Amino acid sequence: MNHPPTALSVNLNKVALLRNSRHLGIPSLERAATLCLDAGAHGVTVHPRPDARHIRADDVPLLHRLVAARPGAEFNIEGNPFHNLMDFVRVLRPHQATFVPDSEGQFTSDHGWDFPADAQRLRTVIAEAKALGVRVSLFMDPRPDLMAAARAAGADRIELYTETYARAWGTPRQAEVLRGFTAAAEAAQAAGLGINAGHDLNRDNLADFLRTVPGVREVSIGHAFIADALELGYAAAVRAYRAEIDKAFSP
Ligand SMILES: CC(=O)[C@@H](O)[C@H](O)COP(=O)(O)O
Ligand SMILES: NCC(=O)COP(=O)(O)O
Repeated sequence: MNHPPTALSVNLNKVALLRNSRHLGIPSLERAATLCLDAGAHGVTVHPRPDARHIRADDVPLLHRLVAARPGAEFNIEGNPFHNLMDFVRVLRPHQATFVPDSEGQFTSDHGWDFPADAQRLRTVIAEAKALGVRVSLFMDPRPDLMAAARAAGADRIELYTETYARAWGTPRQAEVLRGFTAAAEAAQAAGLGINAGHDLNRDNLADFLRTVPGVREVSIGHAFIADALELGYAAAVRAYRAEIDKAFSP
């Protein structure tokens, strides 16, 4: 699979949220993953929260098996390594684990890791995941001053938490906020970290982010993507988001 400069990983949390509202098993997570990958998504992301509000424990191995059967496609599992995430990492050895410092009942992810406070305990679980052959990404606020510490803890990549960008997009603060993300990305690159990005990215704001912030290897997009897929269908939504990625890298 020839990845573009930035891979699209579709987060299926919200398909699971709708599925859980009845005992009928629809909409199917497997169908969603299959249709998105068939249409050109480069991977699938899930965030099995401890309260199982959307992705449930038995969804994870099913989706992992489906994605692992696709040459070049990646399975990214997100969560707090000090809650339930490491059990999945140990058993499944996903392509990537994204460590997110969420509390158990948190409404949604809304902050990154704190350094130096989290460094020692993160170092241990990062080392365990990497020893299993799993790439580790740390969910981070766009703080240039924290990137060296994230690398020193052993992370392979960071995921820039992009909600502040999404809120600023289309306002007079957009350029200023993008400068902050660019500084954070440059600091991450200087530290030897790969760069992912996610949270509240959408079809409108994606291209501006990718054409400005350097080196983004993967975007994981769920809430807005699934909202678009309800209107367009999964395949057309994948094509629309890939078109936005391509637009960002077109002269
Ligand atoms: C870490 C992050 O920003 C998202 O990937 C997260 O998975 C969103 O979780 P919800 O879908 O539960 O809001
Ligand atoms: N890591 C971000 C993600 O997987 C999806 O976040 P969102 O697009 O649902 O906000």
